[in-house]
Amino acid sequence: MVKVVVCGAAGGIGQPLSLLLKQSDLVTDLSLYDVVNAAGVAADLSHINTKSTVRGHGRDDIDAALAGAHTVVIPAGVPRKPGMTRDDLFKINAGIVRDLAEGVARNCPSAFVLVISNPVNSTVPIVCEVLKKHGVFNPKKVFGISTLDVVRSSRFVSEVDPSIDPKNTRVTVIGGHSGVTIVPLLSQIHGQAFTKEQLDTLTHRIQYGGDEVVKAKDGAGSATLSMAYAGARFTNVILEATIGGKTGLIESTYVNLLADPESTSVFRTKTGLDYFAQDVEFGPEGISRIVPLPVISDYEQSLLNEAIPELMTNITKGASFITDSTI
Ligand SMILES: NC(=O)C1=CN([C@@H]2O[C@H](COP(=O)(O)OP(=O)(O)OC[C@H]3O[C@@H](n4cnc5c(N)ncnc54)[C@H](O)[C@@H]3O)[C@@H](O)[C@H]2O)C=CC1
Ligand SMILES: O=C([O-])CC(=O)C(=O)O
Repeated sequence: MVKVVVCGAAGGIGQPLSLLLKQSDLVTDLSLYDVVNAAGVAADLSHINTKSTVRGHGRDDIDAALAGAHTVVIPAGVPRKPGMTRDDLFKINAGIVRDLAEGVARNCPSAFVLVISNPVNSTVPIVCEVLKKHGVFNPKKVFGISTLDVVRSSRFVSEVDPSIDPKNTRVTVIGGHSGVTIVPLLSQIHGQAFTKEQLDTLTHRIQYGGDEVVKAKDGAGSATLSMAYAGARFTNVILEATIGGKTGLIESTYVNLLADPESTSVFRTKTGLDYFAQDVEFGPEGISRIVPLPVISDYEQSLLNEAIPELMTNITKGASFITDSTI
């Protein structure tokens, strides 16, 4: 059995993400959990003629939803409205993510946990601290999905240089998933040299791509369809590496750096950061290694210098939400 759970499955991301995951032949059981309308979404998707069995689980059914899961994807929580930062979502989403992580610890402690709910820079530390509290934390198995930054980067650079094929150009994006913490390494795109003006425009667009969508949706939420695409892409990498037997798969993702203590030790000592988005190589157990940072340009180093203090604040806020809690 390969059971994949989507928590928040009836939402703007949850529905198209579940649709895309229904298309995977690696999934045998698709479990849809939401506090509203999970049964309806499940009934609808269950008619699609692919391998997996689909079940919907409502508010009081979290344990059955998660029991025995291989992978849990979490797009549950509220999205931004114009004028809000991702950090403004912490108040509501921190508690939602904490409760779902408690459910993971109880029902599927060795599952891969893929976090979409914002603010990702803080919600990933929340999940890790909950799993630590229960003695079931494995840093090789918890991920913040920052794939949308990678997807946007490839698309946006192809708009500047039409000779770039966006589908086959993977841009490494390091740091985190909000504003200045998003650091695209455009110098790493093979054979590509952007002018300073192009770099400024591209970097700003990648860092604030989410705001572009929030503004265009004008109060009706944030990116859902592109996020579902990115979320399915990342989930499929996990499935291909852990059960599909594929090797050498690499994606940028926001992780706990202790997943690869050796390759990250210098960076951890230098920055004090425990979490960071970076290229990761996947294997049967999840993270097989964190790819060492390449030599970056001075331009990218100054972006990184700006990202580090903000990341530190976000990480401390998330981790202390659990460690300082008396509940
Ligand atoms: N990591 C990333 O790159 C991105 C993250 N996001 C984040 O994803 C989250 C979801 O966004 P949308 O799908 O647009 O929101 P949405 O409001 O359309 O859907 C959220 C769903 O979560 C459900 N939900 C709320 N509390 C729950 C709980 N305790 N348990 C299970 N389900 C619960 C709601 O009923 C709803 O169906 C937001 O926090 C948003 O900021 C959005 C885009 C990109
Ligand atoms: O901007 C938001 O709030 C949603 C998000 O994370 C993104 O689109 O990158």
